[in-house]
Amino acid sequence: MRPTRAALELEAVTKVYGERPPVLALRGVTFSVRKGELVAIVGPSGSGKTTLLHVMGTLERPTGGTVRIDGVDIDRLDDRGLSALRARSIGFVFQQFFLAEHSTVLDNVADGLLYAGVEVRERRRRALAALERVGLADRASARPTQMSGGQRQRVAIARALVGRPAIVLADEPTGNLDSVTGASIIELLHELNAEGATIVVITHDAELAADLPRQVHVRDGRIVSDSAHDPDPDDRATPRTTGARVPVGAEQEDRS
Ligand SMILES: Nc1ncnc2c1ncn2[C@@H]1O[C@H](COP(=O)(O)OP(=O)(O)OP(=O)(O)O)[C@@H](O)[C@H]1O
Repeated sequence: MRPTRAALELEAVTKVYGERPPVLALRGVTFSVRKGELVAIVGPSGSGKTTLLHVMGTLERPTGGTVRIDGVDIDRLDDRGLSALRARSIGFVFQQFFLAEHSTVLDNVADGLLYAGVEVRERRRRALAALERVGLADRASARPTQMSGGQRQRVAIARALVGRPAIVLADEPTGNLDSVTGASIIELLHELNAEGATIVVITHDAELAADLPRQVHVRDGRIVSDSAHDPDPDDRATPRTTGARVPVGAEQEDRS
């Protein structure tokens, strides 16, 4: 693994769905997220945000270009290796929370370590610490059904963080919440970021994005602006957009 300060790097990433006609969901995306950043990726419906999240999260392989997670080129990994990298390096937070309703809050969070080779007592100990970070240690034995939407999202965030991943990807994390509760979740993401977590938030909400330190705007499968000024000259993959196009009819084979 080469030394890197980037948690995530994309170089000229393309994603094409289907053939007749091909849909160019990502048209050459180059940017990186450094360790310790809090970044919003913002764009209208259909601009490619979810596709970008799936590619950044290694849930889908790109059609072309390079994706590196914590310095590892995912092209070098088979599907098993990719699953292991994902379990180790990426935490996910979704709009719909995706909690197991029949399990306790503690077990929901501890399950975030299920594939990390950590024994059950240690999983629960770390889960309790993660619940403390999100202000819910006193609700560890509750069930998600007994909690509000904002509390459920806090549980989901604790689960995403419990393995101390290189990067947390949050997909519309406030989408199911009222504006006050949503604001408290954004505040929590700020706090966790201040403690060192690297977080990327996907959102269609420009107002929400404006509250975060860096905004990357996506439109028609391309980055159209990136508020990151001051790129570090030592950092080879500076966070900048490319205009690389995939010509229609000349797409590479979809590797996914
Ligand atoms: N599995 C798929 N097969 C074919 N086309 C797809 C697929 N997934 C996404 N697309 C297309 O790719 C483009 C980008 O979609 P994507 O879901 O990434 O956008 P988005 O910005 O997340 O939109 P939204 O905010 O509405 O979720 C759209 O034109 C969409 O129709």
